[in-house]
Amino acid sequence: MSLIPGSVSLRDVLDVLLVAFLVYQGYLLVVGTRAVNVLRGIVVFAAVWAAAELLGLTTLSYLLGRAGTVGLFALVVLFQPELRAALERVGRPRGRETGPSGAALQDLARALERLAERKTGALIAIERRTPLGEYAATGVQIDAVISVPFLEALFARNAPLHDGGVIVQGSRVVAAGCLFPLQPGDGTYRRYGTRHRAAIGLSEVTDAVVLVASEERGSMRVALAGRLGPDLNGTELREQLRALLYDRPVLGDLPFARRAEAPEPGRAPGSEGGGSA
Ligand SMILES: Nc1ncnc2c1ncn2[C@@H]1O[C@H](COP(=O)(O)OP(=O)(O)OP(=O)(O)O)[C@@H](O)[C@H]1O
Repeated sequence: MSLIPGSVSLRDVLDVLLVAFLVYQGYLLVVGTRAVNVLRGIVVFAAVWAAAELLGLTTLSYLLGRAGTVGLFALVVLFQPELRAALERVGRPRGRETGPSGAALQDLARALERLAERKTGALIAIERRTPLGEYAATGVQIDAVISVPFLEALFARNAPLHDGGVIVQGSRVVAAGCLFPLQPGDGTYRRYGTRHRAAIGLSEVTDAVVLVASEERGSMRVALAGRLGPDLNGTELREQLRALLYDRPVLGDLPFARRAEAPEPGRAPGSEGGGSA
């Protein structure tokens, strides 16, 4: 059906709206990831290519055309983790997840607080909609109610499962000693050690809320959607967990998303890279 006979049809409008929607969703998927810089590079590359075409610079335009084809394949290889995360986000079920109960959440926060106070490193992933089974499989399966003493015992320095991350499903601890995917340590996060980068890495490829207690600094932080928040005190941690697990904010609403990019207090760049376990 034409709106103006012979010109724009309703189908055309729908077509343009759908393309705009897809472009916007694509932008949301890459914003905040290292792919943004590459995207800028691609835009510059395309602009130079278009200019070469317009000006009739045949050799340059031929070379850029060839490089573009090869570059497309290189991008798929280079950004395999980001592509995987993006597809996972697209296919993520929209229903409600069963998060930890109020009491379990209090215990999680209290345990992290106590571990941080004693400078015991800890890494805890709270499952939301994305199943964390494949990461749980890298560790030791357990099935225990969340409690402060249990979590403290798990991360105690000489405990057999203190290395790696713990996974929480609902109000239960389901695995410990798990290996999470490491954020590559580029860009904003190059100065962070592996515990923090494992938290960021897992939060990048899943929708898990990941808690970190730092052994070196005795600080507590939350990673979500590939970003690491700032140091939190106990009250802030509880508030943030409640907001993330019960109020369901979207990424743009995260209070810590931007503050996190500031350098860590009292830390020279590069000083966190090789901490101990
Ligand atoms: N891929 C991973 N998945 C889960 N845990 C990991 C992973 N890589 C490292 N860890 C944990 O992080 C510990 C090393 O932390 P490291 O000191 O390098 O990091 P950090 O971010 O500086 O943390 P901290 O501030 O606690 O020292 C390891 O002993 C292990 O427990």
